[in-house]
Amino acid sequence: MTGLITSDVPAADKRTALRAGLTSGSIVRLPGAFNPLTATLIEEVGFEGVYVSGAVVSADLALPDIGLTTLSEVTDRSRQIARVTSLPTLVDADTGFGEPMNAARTITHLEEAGVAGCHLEDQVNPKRCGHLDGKAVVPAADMVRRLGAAVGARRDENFVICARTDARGIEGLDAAIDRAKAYADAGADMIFTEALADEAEFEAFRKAVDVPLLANMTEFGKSELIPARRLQDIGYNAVIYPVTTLRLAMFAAEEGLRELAAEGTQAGMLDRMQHRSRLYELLDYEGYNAFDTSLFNFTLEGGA
Ligand SMILES: C[C@](O)(C(=O)O)[C@H](CC(=O)O)C(=O)O
Ligand SMILES: [Mg+2]
Repeated sequence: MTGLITSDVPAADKRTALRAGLTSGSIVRLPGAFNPLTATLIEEVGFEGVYVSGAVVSADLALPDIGLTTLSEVTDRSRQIARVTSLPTLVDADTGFGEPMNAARTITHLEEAGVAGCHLEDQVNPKRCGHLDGKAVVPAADMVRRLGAAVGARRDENFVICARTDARGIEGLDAAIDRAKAYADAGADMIFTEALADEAEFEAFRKAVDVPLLANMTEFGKSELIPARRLQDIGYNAVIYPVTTLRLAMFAAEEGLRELAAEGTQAGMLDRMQHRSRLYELLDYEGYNAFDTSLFNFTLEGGA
């Protein structure tokens, strides 16, 4: 039953693939998956990785991104997403959910969940969305301890630990670069340069820091939206589009619901919907049918 129910690519191979991507010279693009089905779509369209966004896990629960979600909630969602895709999954682990010991536990749980890597940020608890004002960072030495605990807890050396610095919006670009260097020295495999303003700042980071760099191309935030090709030319190694699929889906859902309420029928919006046959194709109904026709005895006929 190759590829049914779960991906048949082992977690270890996904981690190796992510590491290889980060040193390939070609940028690793990771759109956020707001559910496992979206992860299958991300893979089919041809991206190199899947991202699990803290903002999206929160929004999915109708909560703001202010540190309310728990390690268990994030781990469960990450496991559900990672298991259905052959792509590496990178997870937003916020601050590591507490003190350094909690950050260590976070790594062990995410490793067990089959994800390829995660990022930990240097904000104080409770954290804020990185594109909001009023966030605060811990002293660099505290973040170095947080990272040290995380790196020490890793059992698969290929599990990618990315350090995010939120310092740009608080202490300025130079301080953010100094922090990034300290975090790389503490064992971070990659640096997430949060909320930089423009291309010049991405270039400055690239010049100053030796380890792989991750860009956050989130919409309606503090950063200019720079195309993947341009980020690659600057020398960035990975880019996330954390909330893009959720924003697209929610926009469409709101429009459709308003039309349904006003018109009393969906008849005028069928061409803006994923067709039943396309959903079945994504879910691989045919594959399940072939696997066990005696157990799965439904047919694909009868749809509109
Ligand atoms: C990347 C991020 O941490 C996330 O949770 O997806 C958010 C994204 C966003 O709120 O747009 C962040 O940048 O803080
Ligand atoms: Mg986040």
